[in-house]
Amino acid sequence: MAVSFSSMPAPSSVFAAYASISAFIMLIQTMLNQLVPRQLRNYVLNIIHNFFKPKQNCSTIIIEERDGLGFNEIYNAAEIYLCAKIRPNIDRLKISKHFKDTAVTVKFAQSEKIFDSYEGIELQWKFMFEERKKTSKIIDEDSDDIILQSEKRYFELCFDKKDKDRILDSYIPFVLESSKNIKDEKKIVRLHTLACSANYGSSVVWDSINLEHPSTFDTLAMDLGQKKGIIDDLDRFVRRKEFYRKVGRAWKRGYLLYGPPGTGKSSLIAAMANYLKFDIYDLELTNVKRDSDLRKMLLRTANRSILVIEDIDCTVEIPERTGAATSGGDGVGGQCYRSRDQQFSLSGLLNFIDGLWSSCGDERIIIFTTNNRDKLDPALLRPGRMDMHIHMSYLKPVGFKLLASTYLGIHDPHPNFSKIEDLIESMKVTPAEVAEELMKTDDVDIALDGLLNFLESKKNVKRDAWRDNEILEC
Ligand SMILES: Nc1ncnc2c1ncn2[C@@H]1O[C@H](COP(=O)(O)OP(=O)(O)OP(=O)(O)O)[C@@H](O)[C@H]1O
Ligand SMILES: [Mg+2]
Repeated sequence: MAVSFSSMPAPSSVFAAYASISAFIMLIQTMLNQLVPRQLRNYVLNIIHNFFKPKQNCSTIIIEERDGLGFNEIYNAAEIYLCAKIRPNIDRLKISKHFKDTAVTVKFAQSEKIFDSYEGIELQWKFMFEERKKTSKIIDEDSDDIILQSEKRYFELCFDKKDKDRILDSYIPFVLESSKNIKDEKKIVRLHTLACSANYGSSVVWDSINLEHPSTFDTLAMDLGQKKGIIDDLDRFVRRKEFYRKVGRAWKRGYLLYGPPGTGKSSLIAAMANYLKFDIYDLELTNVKRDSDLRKMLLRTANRSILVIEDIDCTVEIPERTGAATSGGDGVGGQCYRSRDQQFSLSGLLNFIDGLWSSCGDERIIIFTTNNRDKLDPALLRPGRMDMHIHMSYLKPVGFKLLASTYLGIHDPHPNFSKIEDLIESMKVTPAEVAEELMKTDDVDIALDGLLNFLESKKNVKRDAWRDNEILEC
């Protein structure tokens, strides 16, 4: 852990003292701000600070940005945690914005101090940096970019000596946890897709963009009990790190989403990603040539992510079963799946996902989708392979009410509601079809009349087709 201690003559009850005199200093500061130039103002304020500083020992922890060649997690956590504590009374700040970010990042300037309190302990953080003699190269862990660094950055954390154990055992873990929560809140979910790259010898690489899919559990029309079941399952999964470790299982969860087109399988995946703030890796199997490519791509996926294989029954063409083509331990070894002119085995995919891949990372979710569960290879359906099978079905009246409130803002029953609900109950209509009708106009009456017409004519078409069949059979 890149933490070092130093002891120096400094205030022990400095923070209590600061608290009581801070109002006084702020008053003087306000007066000085208006009357005195900045440099003179700082000089006067320093004198006042030093005058009031009780002269006792305190402990100081040094938290450097780098720990040898790697980054220091505590430094990053402290930076995130303290940035969230920036108040308007801080004089000097640095701002920056990475081109991928949507918001401006605010950081501290040299020697800037931040006061914090934790369970009755008063603490003082100070941001410092020193010029290095030599510029060093480091790799940014988030973007893989090479960064040239010419300064040594660190935080000094100062507190009363008697609280040292509580700071190390309790406060530092608290800062780590808080920063993780702040990071999660701010995180922009990204969608990674496979792309061919000339720079990498035409092999496939992950390319990513921000996931702009607005689907959330609030906008998803589905059975309420089923929806709650999924949310509870996700919550249980993310908080069970210790459980998975204790029982010796990889921390991963698999979902199979099945149902007709337009019932919300892809929308549910986006809702899950937005809910958990997990990135999505969309594994388009037709872009993969060999088992080895597949493994490489899977190993390049990050933790806390959702690996998605959509339409598992049709993205891979099932040619004749070739028996000797591959080997595998779950009864699908002989079945070869061909992706265009190349081939890889389903067993290769499943064994790798269950074995090495999932044990290499944490908090992995894998989702397969299909329109037709009956067409799936039994290897995908065997117990233990997918933890939860989720049936996305045709629209029900409760789902219709949710769509009406999301698309048209109607919360109270409308005169057309009961006719529409009766029709929906008596036929197979997908949420996508109804959503499309509701989107046609802003006018509530026109939209609901349109939907009513659509449902009635759909029902008549069905009835006519059924009658024609009867006549043909006669
Ligand atoms: N359950 C739903 N709740 C809310 N909107 C839905 C739902 N299902 C579908 N929609 C709407 O229909 C559109 C298409 O749905 P989606 O792509 O999620 O269906 P799908 O089941 O993945 O279909 P496919 O099997 O063709 O991939 C969505 O963008 C959304 O607007
Ligand atoms: Mg889909």
